[in-house]
Amino acid sequence: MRSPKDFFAPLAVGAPEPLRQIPVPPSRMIHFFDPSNEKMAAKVPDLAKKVDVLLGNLEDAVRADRKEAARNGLVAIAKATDFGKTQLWTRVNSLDSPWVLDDLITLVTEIGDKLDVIMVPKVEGAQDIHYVDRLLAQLEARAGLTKPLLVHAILETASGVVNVEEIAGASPRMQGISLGPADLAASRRMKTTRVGGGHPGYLVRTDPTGEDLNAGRTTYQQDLWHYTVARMVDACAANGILPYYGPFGDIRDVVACEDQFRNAFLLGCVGAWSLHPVQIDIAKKVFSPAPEDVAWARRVIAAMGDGTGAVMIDGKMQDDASVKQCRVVAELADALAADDPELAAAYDAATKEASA
Ligand SMILES: CC(C)(COP(=O)(O)OP(=O)(O)OC[C@H]1O[C@@H](n2cnc3c(N)ncnc32)[C@H](O)[C@@H]1OP(=O)(O)O)[C@@H](O)C(=O)NCCC(=O)NCCSC(=O)C[C@H](O)C(=O)O
Ligand SMILES: [Mg+2]
Repeated sequence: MRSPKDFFAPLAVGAPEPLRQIPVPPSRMIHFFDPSNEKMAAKVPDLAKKVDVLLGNLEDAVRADRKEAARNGLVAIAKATDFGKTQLWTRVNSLDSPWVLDDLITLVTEIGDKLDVIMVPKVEGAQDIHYVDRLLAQLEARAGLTKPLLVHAILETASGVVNVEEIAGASPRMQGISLGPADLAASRRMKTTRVGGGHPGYLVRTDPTGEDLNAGRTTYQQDLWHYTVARMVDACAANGILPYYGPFGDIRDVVACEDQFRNAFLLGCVGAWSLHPVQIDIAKKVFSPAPEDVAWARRVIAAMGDGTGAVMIDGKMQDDASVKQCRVVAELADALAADDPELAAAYDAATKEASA
């Protein structure tokens, strides 16, 4: 580990100064596309107008014989596209793969000025982040970059979960962490065969009401990911970085996708991955606070004055702690509304109605 005094020192001569605060532009959906897929690539200019983050995926879901095409495709797309305020991220191949070194060298050298965040899969501990951290510093210095690239880790191995706190604090480049439920399930030897979401067999059942063990007993499906998401959120919040739910693989099941995303939102995540265009609007809806919640939050903040003491609003006690929660919602709403006139109008209309 670096000493606290050196934490913010560049790791290579000529590399840009690390940031002291992670920037928090909207990142409600990290939209995955395969840069070697011509149909997907053709949609990038339009998608860039709709999504918060576009991610050129080089890892899983890209066939081994398409890895170079995906890498070169991303370089070409990044050079040709004006992304406006939309962030461009990439997911490189895993650190033990034959492709990752060329991924990093090529991307930083060719399009390091266009990339915001590099997502690193299958991170097991701080040592993986330290390796990427130093290599990026060397490559940034060589490419003459002035803005440091940020790093996002995927939490998708049992070791990664055990070490999530040290991963979150391993480098000033750490921007955030996403849950990778599919690889994590395999790593843990879970008996699921899905990409995220629940499982009907993971449930609790009410007690028997009589001799018949099958009669009148209700079952409730449980959330397989609750523990890991909560742990990831704490690790991120404690280190000033951002937590995300990852993929929901049942593209047709837009209802359960929305539920999974909302659970993550309520627990503290700022966004999720969209794997298909149909998931973009789900993430946008879920990870933008609801207008009625924003109206309520603004009402509590107004009633609480300097934020201390206790007041009653509609029969509910509000105090220093509830106003802090309301500020989280109201500040997120203001940040999102600043770039979205439609959302701003919906928030203002709900606020007006609530105070009428
Ligand atoms: C899941 C898909 C393979 C489905 O693709 P397809 O069968 O082509 O779907 P559709 O026919 O419904 O597509 C309609 C049109 O939309 C385009 N399309 C589809 N997906 C995307 C996209 N992500 N971005 C842009 N455009 C997209 C299609 O090309 C069709 O176009 P057209 O014919 O012109 O109308 C596919 O969606 C897909 O591959 N998605 C990305 C998958 C992915 O990235 N997977 C990796 C992330 S999840 C993961 O890695 C697990 C994680 O790490 C963990 O461990 O948990
Ligand atoms: Mg994975």
